Amino acid sequence: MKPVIARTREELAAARARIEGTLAFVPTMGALHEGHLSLMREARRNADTVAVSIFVNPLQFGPGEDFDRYPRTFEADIEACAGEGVDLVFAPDRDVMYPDEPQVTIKSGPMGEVVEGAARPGHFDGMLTVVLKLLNLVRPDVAVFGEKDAQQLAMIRRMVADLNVPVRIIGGATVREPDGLALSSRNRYLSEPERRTALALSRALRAGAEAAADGPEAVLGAAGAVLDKAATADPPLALDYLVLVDPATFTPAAGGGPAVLAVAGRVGATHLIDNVHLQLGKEH
Ligand SMILES: Nc1ncnc2c1ncn2[C@@H]1O[C@H](COP(=O)(O)OP(=O)(O)OP(=O)(O)O)[C@@H](O)[C@H]1O
Ligand SMILES: CC(C)(CO)[C@@H](O)C(=O)[O-]
Ligand code: BAL
Repeated sequence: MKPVIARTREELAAARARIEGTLAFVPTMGALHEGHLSLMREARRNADTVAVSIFVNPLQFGPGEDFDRYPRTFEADIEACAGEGVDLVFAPDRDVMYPDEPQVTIKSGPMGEVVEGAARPGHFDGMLTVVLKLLNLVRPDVAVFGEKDAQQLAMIRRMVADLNVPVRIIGGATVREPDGLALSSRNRYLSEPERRTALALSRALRAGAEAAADGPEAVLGAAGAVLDKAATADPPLALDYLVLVDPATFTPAAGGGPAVLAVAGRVGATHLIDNVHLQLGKEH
């Protein structure tokens, strides 16, 4: 069955009022792929009713980024939601989310200025602002976000804790292509040679994870070697960052314990990110 589609806040409020039991919510920017679908299944396991939003949020794109050309595949997205038994899709226009130029917005703080936040200044302020607005409009019990965007997930957890937002946040595992490439709506920008170069991101993470027992330097060394090679490939990978960080704060990981190895780079004009969770051995 097709989901109910709400385009306006009034339509959403009416649909929300009809929902009984618990509600799980999956915010997206559309161009849905198997990664999004896995989050919808996780949502279904955690609540009676599932809502998805589709909104390409202008606030989280910087000048010169791909807001205008971001893939918009609404009809296929609705089919995909129907296939997963999604009950409600909120698909607002820009004017619905931002009827006026917003004056009060979320400031993402120090975590929003490092790693991906340093590569995309202002990105996390815009992302958190729209996520809080969506949570306020949809009022879910549970919201599901992908671990592929690990810093985004950490920042949303932090916002929910700091601002006492009444929702439970769940992370969904990263879905990959058989060859390791993390699914991303932006993968469709890649030509075949670009895609081959992009594979270095996940390959570097695997190499780093295999060295985890030997500590941070070994992890960064192993991953860095793969990325150095990709920097001279044709087309080349332009590395934005390779970092080993604390999963909750995105500050540099200390000696032993859980860590996230996160990488981002550009192939052609396409910005791609990926990460892996690992358990660091003690530093010797
Ligand atoms: N491969 C994936 N596995 C699991 N979740 C994913 C994957 N890719 C994206 N997600 C999650 O889907 C949600 C919506 O993300 P979004 O619509 O930006 O998709 P995306 O593929 O990450 O797009 P982009 O190319 O813009 O990064 C986010 O919570 C994101 O972390
Ligand atoms: C969470 C989100 C839907 C907010 O626009 C976006 O950042 C995304 O798709 O990951
Ligand atoms: N996947 C996170 C949304 C963005 O890249 O803007």
